[in-house]
Amino acid sequence: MHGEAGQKSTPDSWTIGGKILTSRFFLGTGRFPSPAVMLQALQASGAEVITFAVRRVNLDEVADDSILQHLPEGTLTYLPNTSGANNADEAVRIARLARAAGLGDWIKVEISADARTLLPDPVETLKATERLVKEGFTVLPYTSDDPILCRYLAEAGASAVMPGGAPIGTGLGILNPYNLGLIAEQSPVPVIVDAGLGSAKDAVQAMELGAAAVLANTPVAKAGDPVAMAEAMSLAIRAGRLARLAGRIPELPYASASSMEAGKLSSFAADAAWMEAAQG
Ligand SMILES: CC(=O)[C@@H](O)[C@H](O)COP(=O)(O)O
Repeated sequence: MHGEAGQKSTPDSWTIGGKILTSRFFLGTGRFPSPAVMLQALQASGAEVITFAVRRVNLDEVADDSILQHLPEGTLTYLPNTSGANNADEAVRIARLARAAGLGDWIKVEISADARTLLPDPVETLKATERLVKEGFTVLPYTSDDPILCRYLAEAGASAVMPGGAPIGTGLGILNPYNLGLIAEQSPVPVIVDAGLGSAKDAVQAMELGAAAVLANTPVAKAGDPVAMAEAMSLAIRAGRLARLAGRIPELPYASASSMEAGKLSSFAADAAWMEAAQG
C-alpha cells in the first residue's frame, strides 16, 4: 500500500484521504488537567490523529496556541472540529478558517442540534459534508448512529463516518450496538466510533463490532489517571480489532460442554458436530 510521500504501510495499516495510519485511536485534546498530562496521554495512546475545537484555537498565532504549541512537530495529523457550529453555514465557515490558519484540510464536521444532548444535526451535517467535500476538504462527519444517514454521508464523499456511541462526555458506552454493527457492515468508508465511551470495554466493543477506529476524549482526559487510561484504551482498541479478525464463537442458547465424555466422539469430530449444531 502506498500513501503520501514517505509513508510506509504495515500489515494492519489503513488509510484515510490517502494518508496511511497505523494507530486506530484518535484522541481529543480537551478537558485534560494540564498540557503536560495531555502530552503524556498522547504518547501513551500512540494516537497519530488528534482533534481539537477550532473555536478554542488561537487562529492568529497557531504556533503559540495554548494546546497546539505543546504537540510534537510533524508527527501528528490534525483533525480540527467544528464544535460549537449550529448549522452547515457555521461549520463551513469554521472549516475555512482552520484551513486558512494552516491547520490542514482534514475537518471533523460537528454540528449540534440540541444543547442538552449535543446530538448531531443530521440534515445540517449532510449539507456541510457535501459543501466541504466540494471545497476539497477531507471530511469526517460526527453523526448519529443511523445506518441510512451514514450511507448518505459516504455517498456525499465523506472520507470516514464517525457515529456516536452515546452523547459526548456521558461515558455511557455504546447505546445501540445493533446500529453500529450495521453501519460497520455496510460502510464503504472507515467507521470511527466517536463520543460517549466510558472506558476500555467500550473501545473493545466498538472494534469487535467492526469499527476501523475509535475517537475518545473525555474518558481519557477525565479519568483518575489519564495517562494510564490512554494506554488502556489503546490496548483495548488493539484487542478488539484482533478479536474481530480472529472471529468470535457463535452465541448459543444452551450449554455446550467444552470437554466430551471419553469413548464418545473424538474431539475433532465433536468440534465438527458442535459447529454444525451452532450454525443450525
Ligand atoms: C473532542 C471531540 O471531538 C468530542 O467532541 C468527541 O466527540 C469526543 O467525545 P467524548 O469526549 O465523549 O470522548
